[in-house]
Amino acid sequence: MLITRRLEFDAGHRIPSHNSKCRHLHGHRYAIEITLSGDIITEAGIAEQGMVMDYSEVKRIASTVLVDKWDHAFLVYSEDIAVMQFLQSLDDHKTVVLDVPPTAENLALAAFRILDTAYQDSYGNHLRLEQVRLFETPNCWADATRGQILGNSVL
Ligand SMILES: Nc1nc2c(c(=O)[nH]1)N=C([C@H](O)[C@H](O)COP(=O)(O)OP(=O)(O)OP(=O)(O)O)CN2
Ligand SMILES: [Zn+2]
Repeated sequence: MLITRRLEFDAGHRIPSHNSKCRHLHGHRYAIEITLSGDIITEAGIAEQGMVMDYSEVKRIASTVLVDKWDHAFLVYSEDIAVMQFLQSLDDHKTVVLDVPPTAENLALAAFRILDTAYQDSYGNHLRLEQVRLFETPNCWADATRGQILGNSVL
């Protein structure tokens, strides 16, 4: 069984080497859809009976390890020296430094790696992260899936 929880957050970024408008500082209302697989919990009487994981727990974990850190942050490539220096000049600015440019693809992969360690099979129902879908705009998104990531040995 697969379940999916969607969360949204706002962040700034730029793609410094882009040949068009995306090299300018700008922001997005990002959305992230987290898909987990697992067996339905059948233990009678417990709060999670009939669920793979409580959606509120899916949200709580994602918020703690990822979304609260990226929300209203500037997502910057560590090699983007001009913007790195600018952000460091600002007092107490919320900045997330990435070792790759903050494209939808790279953000989906980074999110998958962070979330994969956070979702634990605490009910013995084989819970695991299967996919992170990262929307940069309502029309553009990237999928980081377990099969593709393991196939490329980049998990
Ligand atoms: N494969 C990728 N292509 C682009 C990415 C990306 O992350 N992966 N990112 C960008 C820019 O960040 C840009 O903000 C988004 O580009 P674009 O789709 O052109 O955005 P619009 O606001 O014009 O979207 P509309 O739906 O056309 O309004 C570029 N490419
Ligand atoms: Zn953008």
